[in-house]
Amino acid sequence: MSIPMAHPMPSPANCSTRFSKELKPLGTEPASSPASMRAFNRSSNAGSGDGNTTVSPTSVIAFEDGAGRSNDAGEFSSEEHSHELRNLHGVKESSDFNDSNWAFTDSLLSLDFESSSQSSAKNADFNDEREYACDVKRAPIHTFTVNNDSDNDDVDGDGNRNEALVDECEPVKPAPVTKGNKGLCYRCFKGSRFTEKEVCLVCSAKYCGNCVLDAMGSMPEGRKCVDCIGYPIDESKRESLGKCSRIFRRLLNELEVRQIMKAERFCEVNQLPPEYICVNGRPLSFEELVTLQNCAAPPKKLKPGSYWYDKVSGLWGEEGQKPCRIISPHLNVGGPIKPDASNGNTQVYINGREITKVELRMLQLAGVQCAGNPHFWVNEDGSYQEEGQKNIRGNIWGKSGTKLVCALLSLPVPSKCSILCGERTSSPVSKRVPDYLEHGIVQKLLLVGYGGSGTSTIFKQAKILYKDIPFSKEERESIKLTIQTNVYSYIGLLLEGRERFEEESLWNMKKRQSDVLDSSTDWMIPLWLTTGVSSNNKTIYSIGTRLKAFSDWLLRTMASGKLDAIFPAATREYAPLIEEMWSSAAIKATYKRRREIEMLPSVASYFLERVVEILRADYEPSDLDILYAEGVTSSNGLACVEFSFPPSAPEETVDTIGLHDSFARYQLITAHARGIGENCKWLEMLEDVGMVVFSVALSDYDQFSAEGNGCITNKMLSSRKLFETIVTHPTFEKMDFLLILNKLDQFEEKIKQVPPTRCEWFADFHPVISRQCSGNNKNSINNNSSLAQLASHHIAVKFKRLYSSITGRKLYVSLVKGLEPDSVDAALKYAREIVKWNQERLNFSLSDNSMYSTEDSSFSFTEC
Ligand SMILES: Nc1nc2c(ncn2[C@@H]2O[C@H](COP(=O)(O)OP(=O)(O)OP(=O)(O)O)[C@@H](O)[C@H]2O)c(=O)[nH]1
Ligand SMILES: [Mg+2]
Repeated sequence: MSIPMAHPMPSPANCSTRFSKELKPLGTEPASSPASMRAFNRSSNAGSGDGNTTVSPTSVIAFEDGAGRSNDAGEFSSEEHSHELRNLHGVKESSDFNDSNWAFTDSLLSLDFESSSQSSAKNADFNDEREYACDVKRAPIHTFTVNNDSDNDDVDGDGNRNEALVDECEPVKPAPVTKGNKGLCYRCFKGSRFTEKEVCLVCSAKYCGNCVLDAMGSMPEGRKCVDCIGYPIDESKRESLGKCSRIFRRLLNELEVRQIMKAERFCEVNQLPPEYICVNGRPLSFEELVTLQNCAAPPKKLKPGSYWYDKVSGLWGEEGQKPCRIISPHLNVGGPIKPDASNGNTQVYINGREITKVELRMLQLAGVQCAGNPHFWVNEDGSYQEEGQKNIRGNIWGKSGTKLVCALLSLPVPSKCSILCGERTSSPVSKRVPDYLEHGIVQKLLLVGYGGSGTSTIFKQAKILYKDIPFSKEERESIKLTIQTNVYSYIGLLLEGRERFEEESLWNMKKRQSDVLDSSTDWMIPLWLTTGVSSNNKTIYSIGTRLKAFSDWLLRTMASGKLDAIFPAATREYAPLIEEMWSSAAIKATYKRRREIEMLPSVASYFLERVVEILRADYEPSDLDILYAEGVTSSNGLACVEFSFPPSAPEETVDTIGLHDSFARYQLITAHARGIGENCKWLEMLEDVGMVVFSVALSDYDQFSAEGNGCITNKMLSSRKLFETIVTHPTFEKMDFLLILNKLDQFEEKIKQVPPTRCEWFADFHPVISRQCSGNNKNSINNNSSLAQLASHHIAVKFKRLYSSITGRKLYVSLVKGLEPDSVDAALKYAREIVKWNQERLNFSLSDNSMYSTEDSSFSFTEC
């Protein structure tokens, strides 16, 4: 169904003599502005004369085809008529035609005028009379007929006009009058097609600079001839509403121009008639048009026409065409969508509409499975499911490359407003992630690493960084117990260390004693000065009897694996003893040699410093405590956190893409290295992981641990072995990898004392450090950090080469300090970018070598 245009042709049957000439008030707005007159052109009588029937297309066509361009009665040829009108116009212009300031206008549209004929042609398409007949308002008629014919029925015997009859008749829009060649001014009939002119928005009459102000008067409705005031504009000119021409700028001052343009845009009669917009086969009511135009994401530059609208997804398009825009969803406008709304022939349906080929292509590129002619249910957020099924299958907009694909295929993407401001959606400011995205598809990032590399720390950082409530009450309660248990185990490790160091000292003492006894020269020096052992067999690692008893009991309990049994009841009871132990000289001396206590983590002191507070029953761990706490995440199975990256800029300034990124969902899944064996069952379950984030502790280069086979192996080499296992695993064959070189802070410290060559893999690390940089000058810290930079770069290259030799692809690397939130944030955002690039690369089959070089030199470190 097509939509009628603003220039309907009056039915010739009606436009007989009594409509041959009309009078209108001159230069003023009609008393009651006939905004509703815009409906007139659809309700002109088609021969019935009742004034309420709709335009008869046949009569329109008959008129158009009418030879001689005359009306049915044949009383006027258009030429004769025009001629007469011109004369009358002349009378009007000389202001001596009548006493009431009335002017004649042409009632019959001259076919000399392009606009008239065009609109007639469009009107000929208008053949669905029934749909329009019901809601047409009868316009108050402000035109009056002056009929010179003596037998005119509209004038009674006294010469008075028959108002009743006139009111039944439909008004006819004025048509311009001109003579001679095209390009002449319609008023002075001078000039050429090159003369600058202003055009009437209603009848398209063109006036030169000398005539335009006279012809248009005070312009209460903008650029219209005075005769056209009160008439709706020619819809083909809607886009020029409010856009001032050069000629006006020259003739009027700025304020006048502004007022006229404002009137033009906002006066009632110039508004788009709602019934000219047909949505899903139904013309809109006034309320519906208001809803449509005032929603958060309205259709831009709405023109009369027929459109389809998918209320669920917000997709909007011209009838029979692919979607051109995503507007606010759930607007109560138009009828229900029809399957053939966009003329699709793909047998794939979205919300009941058969989609077009180009949409199908987009879905395929977005990774949506379209085999088997599926019927999808797509929500406004892009999440989709098959009709009749409960589970969300994915999110069209969740895939980073989809927007780019849409841009290339000229398909719309959700605007910021359509995402945020559907009638049912809530404010994005109030909640970091809107509800409707909770169920959308997520990009999965698998975080793995060798034991102690910091995966749990990074995982917890993600929770703290991106979740409003990172840990529930129950989680905190259980973490509290974990921290308290950890404190006991740290003390236990220290006590073990103390015992060892004490024994060593005593053994050294005995050895020394025997050496001293053997020597005849040193007999004068007191023993304790040479051995660190006092004369009563006490060393700096020795503790008093009470603490010793407690130490023995604690170590026995730990050795028997019954430490858990003393919690939580004994927690408070032993706290003072633990505190006393921690502050004792023996433990202090032991802690100084913590490097020799293998299992003792660096965070032990963080907790031991606050041991009394931590062991209290009412202790509530802070986020930092939880971050530092070991054993918080599941140690054997999988742990998962789902989040969105919060927008980096204020909401107002976020562009569509940035905003969408901020709502994209990610899932960080962490799995313990122990779970990743050859027979690991769950690895296959991670096939849809977007990328693998592999964590390596830089500081592991001088650390050793016992492998499963009992071999003591350098931890860096163990890390490398695990890395190779994961990279070569079929599940992760085609995935991108981000290597997190973690514990950079520890590495920077350690490298001051232990060279990276301690690990055989880095035996070829021979940095050239300038003499200026070496030595213990005041720049030594910078030197150490630059040495750390060189060394970390060297380690990164090792991993990159290894990865490239296995996969032929580039390994992304990020240097991280796991205990610093900003550092982890940067690394995870880097992972997000890689997932996006990867998606785009897949979509457009870009070769690795073009954008994603595997060169060692193309480092992609993120800042720490
Ligand atoms: N100094 C420092 N310590 C870190 C860093 N990352 C993690 N740690 C500490 O290293 C220890 C081990 O970290 P986790 O996150 O538990 O390591 P993991 O990979 O989960 O270890 P397992 O689960 O035992 O295999 C913890 O004490 C962390 O606090 C870091 O960047 N710098
Ligand atoms: Mg862990």
